[in-house]
Amino acid sequence: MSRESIKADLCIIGAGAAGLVTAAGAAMLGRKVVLFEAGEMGGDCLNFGCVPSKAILSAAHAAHSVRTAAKLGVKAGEPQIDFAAVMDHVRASLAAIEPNDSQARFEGLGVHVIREWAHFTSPDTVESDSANVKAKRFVIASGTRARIPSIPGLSDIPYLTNESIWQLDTLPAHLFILGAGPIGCELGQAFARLGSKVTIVEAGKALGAFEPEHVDVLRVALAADGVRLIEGTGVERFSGQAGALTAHLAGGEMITASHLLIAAGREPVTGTLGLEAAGIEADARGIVCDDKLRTANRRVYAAGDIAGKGALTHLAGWHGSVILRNLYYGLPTRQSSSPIPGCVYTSPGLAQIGLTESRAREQHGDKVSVTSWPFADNDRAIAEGDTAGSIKLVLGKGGKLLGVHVAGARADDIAALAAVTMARGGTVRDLTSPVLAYPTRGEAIKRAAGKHFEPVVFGPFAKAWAGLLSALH
Ligand SMILES: Cc1cc2nc3c(=O)[nH]c(=O)nc-3n(C[C@H](O)[C@H](O)[C@H](O)COP(=O)(O)OP(=O)(O)OC[C@H]3O[C@@H](n4cnc5c(N)ncnc54)[C@H](O)[C@@H]3O)c2cc1C
Ligand SMILES: NC(=O)c1ccc[n+]([C@@H]2O[C@H](COP(=O)([O-])OP(=O)(O)OC[C@H]3O[C@@H](n4cnc5c(N)ncnc54)[C@H](O)[C@@H]3O)[C@@H](O)[C@H]2O)c1
Repeated sequence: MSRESIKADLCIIGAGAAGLVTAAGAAMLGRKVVLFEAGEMGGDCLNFGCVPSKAILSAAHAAHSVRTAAKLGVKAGEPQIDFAAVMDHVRASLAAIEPNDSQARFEGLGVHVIREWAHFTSPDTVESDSANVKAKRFVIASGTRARIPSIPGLSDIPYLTNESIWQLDTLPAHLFILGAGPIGCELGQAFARLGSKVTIVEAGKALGAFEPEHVDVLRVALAADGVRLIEGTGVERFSGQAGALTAHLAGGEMITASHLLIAAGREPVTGTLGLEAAGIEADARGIVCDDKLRTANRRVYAAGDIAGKGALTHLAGWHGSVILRNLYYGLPTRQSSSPIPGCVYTSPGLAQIGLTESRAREQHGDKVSVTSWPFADNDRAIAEGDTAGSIKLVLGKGGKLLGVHVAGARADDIAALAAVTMARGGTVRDLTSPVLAYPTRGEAIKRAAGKHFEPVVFGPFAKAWAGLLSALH
């Protein structure tokens, strides 16, 4: 087959968050951009990840509000779940956001979009069925997919992943989830609140990257939702057939469920890329690249999940910005130069930026201190009848903010306040100075920061000084 020969400034493989941000920015700077996408425009986040999972969680949280409204004096009874309508809401959410990521929008920006698999054939050439692209620079933004562990029997039975679960048209009677990371916990709570029986089996600890006491707050909520979370146990083998799938746990217990979701981590999508032809290395995390996202082939950058530096949409977008800054603004920028928040959109939610307390102590020793504030002592949380969780600040030398952690309702939005402060290299003092509206959950961050200064602000010296000033007035 003859291929169209194209010369470009920038050739991007993958139209997920990383590829799209890079493509849009470069095109808006007048660069000639070619963008390859073999699957859906928008990648995982729009089609199989953030958007559908947050949409189904919204329905689940609504069901929970109805179920628990009686505690506020509103008696509604058990909610009626119309699962088909819930999935309609999920699809409508995707459809509403889809134009932002669409081929038409990117073509409107001047990007040459090719909906085919692409691979390197030489250090400066990428090829697909219909095109041969020579470019000055390349960005690999090919993302990750669900990692399927090699457990005996698994390949013989039907299982769901984050891609296929959105095809369900009836609510699973019993959803068995392998893995209690963000995907397992979010979808576990969502399906439980919509009426499925849910069992999650986790080989290690649930949400191992988050503050342990904050994960405890979520464990309590999941248990109240009816989720059975089994930690520190693997599955030795699977057996059964569609509708009756049995997990044989390491401890000997057997659990039979109607559906199985594999949420046991991600693996990089590198197999189709022809990396060898371009002199690029990959390992189990993704494409090997430096802090400016450059690979061993200086023409080629990696961005997003495939860069092996974390799997979050806002990180993927940031990677796009880093590449644009370095390539087209001449602003040397490292991807590690900005703290990256991570949130789990369960209820209570979890949010964190920077180091956990234990990581901070490993890195900064006895210079680390911690201050916190519980939502049980936050007027808004009390008024809402939802006081679970707390805010914890991990501080280094001079009160520098090393980590901010939130468990509780709207943890994600509260963390935004900390993200702004930390991005400017802020200290705990910066969190005490702004006047925040009352009554808001965000005030808890200021109270936690204020608590740190209490021994000084209301200490013996301050008391003596106040006494002196008041005697003079
Ligand atoms: C269930 C779930 C929920 C999530 N929720 C959140 C969340 O709430 N917040 C958050 O920040 N993150 C979330 N994430 C993570 C987020 O989805 C990813 O970090 C993000 O999608 C990564 O974007 P990306 O551009 O690196 O890759 P992707 O979105 O995976 O896009 C890569 C694209 O490259 C294409 N591609 C691959 N190889 C080729 C090739 N050779 N030729 C042509 N095209 C190719 C693929 O088809 C794909 O469309 C979630 C993920 C999942 C699975
Ligand atoms: N709210 C969000 O921002 C959000 C939501 C979902 C996903 N994501 C992103 O997607 C990534 C992938 O999510 P994930 O939850 O699949 O991955 P993960 O790697 O975070 O968690 C997977 C969990 O599965 C466990 N596990 C692995 N193999 C197992 C086995 N054989 N048996 C039992 N347990 C096993 C691991 O110990 C781990 O706790 C996340 O790291 C995150 O970056 C983000």
